[in-house]
Amino acid sequence: MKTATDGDCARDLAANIREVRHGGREPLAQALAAAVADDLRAGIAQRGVASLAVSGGSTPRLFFDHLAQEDLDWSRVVVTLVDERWVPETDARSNAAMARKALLSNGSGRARFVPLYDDAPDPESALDVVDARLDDVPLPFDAVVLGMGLDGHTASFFPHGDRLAAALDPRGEARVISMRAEAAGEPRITLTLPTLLATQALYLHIEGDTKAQVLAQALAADATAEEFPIRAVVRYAGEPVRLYWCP
Ligand SMILES: O=C1O[C@H](COP(=O)(O)O)[C@@H](O)[C@H](O)[C@H]1O
Repeated sequence: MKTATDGDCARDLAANIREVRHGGREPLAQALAAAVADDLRAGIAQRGVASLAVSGGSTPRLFFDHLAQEDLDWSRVVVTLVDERWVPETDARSNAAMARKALLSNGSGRARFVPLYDDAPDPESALDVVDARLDDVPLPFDAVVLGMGLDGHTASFFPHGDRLAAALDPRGEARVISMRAEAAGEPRITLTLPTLLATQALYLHIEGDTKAQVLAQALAADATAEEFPIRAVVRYAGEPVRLYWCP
């Protein structure tokens, strides 16, 4: 597996991050929402439509609350997820259910949502169906907002995941891939690294000292993307990753 330590040991990965720091979760979420809303407005101005890929988990909820209140032409916005847990939307762990509830409400409910879950027994058998849905998402994205778990996973790029090498292949052609890993809980489906990097603006939204320490570990010279998949994102991002962080 090609990792960020192969052939680029001398490169300071931290230099490929631009940090925006706020004192708490609320101002951080507000600032991120304002920045992403500006990206979407710029996308609409340039090509008539805009696209956004968001993360699941718990961190984005406050950001979604703020973004949903942004005044923009939501009917011209397509929203999808960076990854999904292979559970139906009736399940409390569904990233789609969380995004629909917190982000796609009121005016923002006019956005078109493209889910990554399909009513199939496993993600492996639904890859073609989900990939075809991405034909309706204007690419490159105007904004991609990643999160990160305490194990250094981002999207569903889990440490030692069964399809991790393929998902992180910067030259890979697949847009979407399945993922199974011990830490993942349920099987996953995820946009691949090149798909996520095809964006005008790439954000990493994390909170707390512990996640900041994990990120620092991930970027250390002796770390690998197999142990800390977030490393590959920073390594291959064409422009500095916009890190939105608060203590
Ligand atoms: O399982 C997931 O976890 C990560 C991190 O979530 P958080 O709860 O620590 O914010 C998330 O970015 C990813 O989209 C999700 O599927």
